[in-house]
Amino acid sequence: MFKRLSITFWATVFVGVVCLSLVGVDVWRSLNARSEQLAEMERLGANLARAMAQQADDTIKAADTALADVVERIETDGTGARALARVQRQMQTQVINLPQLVGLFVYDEQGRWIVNSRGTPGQAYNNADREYFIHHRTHPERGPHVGHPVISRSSGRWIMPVSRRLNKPDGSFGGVVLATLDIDYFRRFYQSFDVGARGAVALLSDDGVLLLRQPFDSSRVGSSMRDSELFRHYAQQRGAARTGSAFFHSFHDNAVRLNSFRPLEHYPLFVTAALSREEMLERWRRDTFTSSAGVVVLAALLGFFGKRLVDQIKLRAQAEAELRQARDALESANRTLERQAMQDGLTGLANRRQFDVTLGNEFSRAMRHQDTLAFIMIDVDYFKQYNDLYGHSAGDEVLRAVSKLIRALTPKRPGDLTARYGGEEVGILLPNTDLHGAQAVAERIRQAVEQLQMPHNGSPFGVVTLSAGIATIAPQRGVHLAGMLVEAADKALYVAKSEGRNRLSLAP
Ligand SMILES: Nc1nc2c(ncn2[C@@H]2O[C@H](COP(=O)(O)OP(=O)(O)OP(=O)(O)O)[C@@H](O)[C@H]2O)c(=O)[nH]1
Repeated sequence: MFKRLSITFWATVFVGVVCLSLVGVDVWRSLNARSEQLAEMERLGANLARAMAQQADDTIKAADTALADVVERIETDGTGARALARVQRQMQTQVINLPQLVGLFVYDEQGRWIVNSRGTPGQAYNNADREYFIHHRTHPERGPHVGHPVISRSSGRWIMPVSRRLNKPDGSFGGVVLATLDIDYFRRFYQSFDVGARGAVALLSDDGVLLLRQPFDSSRVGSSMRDSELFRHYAQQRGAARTGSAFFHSFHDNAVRLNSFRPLEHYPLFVTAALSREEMLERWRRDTFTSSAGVVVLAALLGFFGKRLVDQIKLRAQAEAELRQARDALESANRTLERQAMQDGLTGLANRRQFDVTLGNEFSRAMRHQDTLAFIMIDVDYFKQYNDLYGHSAGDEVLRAVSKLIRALTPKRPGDLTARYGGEEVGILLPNTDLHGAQAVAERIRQAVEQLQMPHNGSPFGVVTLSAGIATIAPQRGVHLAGMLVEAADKALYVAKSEGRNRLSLAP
């Protein structure tokens, strides 16, 4: 089936397959590059989240350690003037050593400052209304409490309160020790990350309050994100699943971002690094566009030149077919010419030229094989009279009819040849035949012609008859020539004629 399809078809298929393969490979490569880009984005987000969580944990932990120290001293040494002076010095040192600390403060059970790291005994502020104060007053737990960011009453800066409860010796509420963390400290750290123009990082509490977001927007600090896709997802996770990443619509601008989230190890907070998918895929899009444009141009060029090539192949195939046709026609014409060159036009028998060639060949063969070669020379009787009586065309008809008969009755072995030897003479060459065999053939022909009963008023027989001279030879090199066989048959024919015609005569 495949053989029947033309080369043009296969060339078209080839060009098509190459073009499609080019496009296919490009699509496959670009989809791969996209997945690779997204995987890279996920790795980047996860690393950012890990660094942020670690930094937040370390920052709060250092402040909390200072708080635990102060709590321990006050609960041990009391709030006498000397004890407080010592605590104050200690707090001052801590604030100097820890850059994230804005200040350390101790409040009594009424919310009044007892002592602070700045050394200013201020009665001006009462923080009994602050969330962290109320929390410790109403919760007996001794652990640290991370509050929501507020603007400091003393410094006017955004701070994040981390606090611990002070107990009186009887275990009742004795006040609060507070460390205020500088929000700018976190911001500076977050600003050092490259999250792209549309990326964001954030620190949130486990109850869904936004503590800090970079890019910074003070109006959002302390706002609830409980309804965000990110928080709803995070709140449902437990254990190791709280570290992960997923695409969410942003709570702020509804853009789709890959959020890598991670909880802090020691505090009920978590961080998230949100990278914009659009931004991350921008470079991939540019690359894909460039390479696709290249591939399209390449495919178009290939298609264009492929079509030209196919056209050329088509033309060539056409030219080849035409050439083949012309060659066949030429060969057939040659065969006709050849046949005509070797054939007699009137009788359709071999002509004299072919007779001479065949006689030469068969004579040599007989000589080599020491065979006998027989030759019968046939001549129509009184043919001149026939022409004179019935006309030349009628004479031609007789020649045709006699020749047809002779051809039909001549043996058809290879090498046997019937030829128009002269005007109205026909010669029959019979290789490997003895005199007896040739005589039988000649007699059969003579009788058949006589029985045709073609009227011939110019002949004493009344019908067309013929005479034949028969000769055979077993040629020997250096003794015989091919012409001698013809000569002998001719002489025998002459004898047949002189003995009355319509008969055979054998050469001696
Ligand atoms: N119609 C026709 N006549 C031919 C052709 N070739 C030779 N002839 C004639 O054949 C005749 C041969 O005559 P001759 O050789 O004298 O002998 P004949 O009349 O046949 O008498 P015998 O052979 O002695 O019986 C001549 O008149 C030729 O013109 C031919 O192709 N067509």
